[in-house]
Amino acid sequence: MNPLLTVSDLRLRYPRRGLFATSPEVLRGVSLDIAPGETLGLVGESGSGKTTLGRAVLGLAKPTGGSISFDGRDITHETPKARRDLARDIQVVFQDPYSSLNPALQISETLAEPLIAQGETNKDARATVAALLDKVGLPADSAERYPREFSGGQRQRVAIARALALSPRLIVCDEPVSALDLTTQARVLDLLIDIQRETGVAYLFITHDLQVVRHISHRIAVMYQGELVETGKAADVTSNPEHEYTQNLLFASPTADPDTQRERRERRQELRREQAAAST
Ligand SMILES: Nc1ncnc2c1ncn2[C@@H]1O[C@H](COP(=O)(O)OP(=O)(O)OP(=O)(O)O)[C@@H](O)[C@H]1O
Repeated sequence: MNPLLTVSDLRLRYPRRGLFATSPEVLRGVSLDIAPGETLGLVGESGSGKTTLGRAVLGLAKPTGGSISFDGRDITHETPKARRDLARDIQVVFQDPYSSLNPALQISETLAEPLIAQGETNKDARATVAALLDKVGLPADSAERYPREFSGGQRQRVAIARALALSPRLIVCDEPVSALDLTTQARVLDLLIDIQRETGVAYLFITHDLQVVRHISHRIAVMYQGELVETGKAADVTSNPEHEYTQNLLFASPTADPDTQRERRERRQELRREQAAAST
C-alpha cells in the first residue's frame, strides 16, 4: 500500500531572532512514513523536535531541506493558505483544547463552521454536528453549550469532533491527552482507536509519554535531538532492550527536563555496563 504521508530527510531551522542570535537545526534529516489507517507514535524527550515535525506536516513551520508528501503530492513548501483544499484531509488535535476552541462560540457553531465553509447547508451542518457529538460520546444538548461548561476530557472530545468534521485522512495529535487524568486519558485514547477503526483515519501521535503511545500506536518512532533514532513496531520497540532510546524513555519520567533525562540515561547505561561486567 502506498504511504499516505512521506517525510524524507526533513531539515528545519527556525529563523534567527536577532543579528547575533544562533539558530540550531531543530530537525536534522528526519524520514518517516505513515500508511492509511495507521498510527505512528512519535516520542522523544522534551525539545527533541516532535512538535516541530508535526507543525511542518501541517504547513505551520517551514522546512529548510528535505520533503513532505501527502498521498503522492509534494506539499513541502505549500503554505496553509495554498493548501486550503488539504485542510479537509489533514487535521490537528492539540494538547490544550481550551486554547484551540473559541470560548465565545457554542459547540454547535464551532463544529458547523468548517462544514459551512466547505459548502454544507445550515440544515445539513446541524445534522452532521449531531452525528459528530454522538461519535465522540457527548450528549446532544452539548451543542448549545460553550467550551467553559465542559470538563477537560469533554473539551478534548469536542476538539476531536472538530478535527473529524471534514472526514480527514490524517490527524496530527500533539500531546492530546497529556493534560488529562489517567482514567480520562484512557477513555480519550480508546475513543481515538474506535474512530480509527470506523473511519480509517491515520494518526501522527506526538507525545513524550511512551506508556500512552504504546497503547495507541502500530509503530513508534523515537526522536532525539532532531533526529529519528529508532523506529519499529510498537511491541518490538518497547520490549527489546536493544532499543536503547525507547528503554530510556520508558524509565524516564515524562515530565523530567532534558538534563534530568540525560542524567538518568547515563546512569542506566552505567548500570548496564556494571551488570555486563558482573556477568562475565
Ligand atoms: N517557534 C520557534 N522558534 C524558535 N525555536 C523553536 C520554536 N519552536 C520550537 N523551537 C525550538 O525547537 C526545538 C524543538 O522544539 P519542539 O517543540 O519541536 O520539541 P518537542 O520535542 O515537541 O518538545 P516538547 O515535548 O517539550 O513539546 C527546541 O529547542 C525549541 O526551543
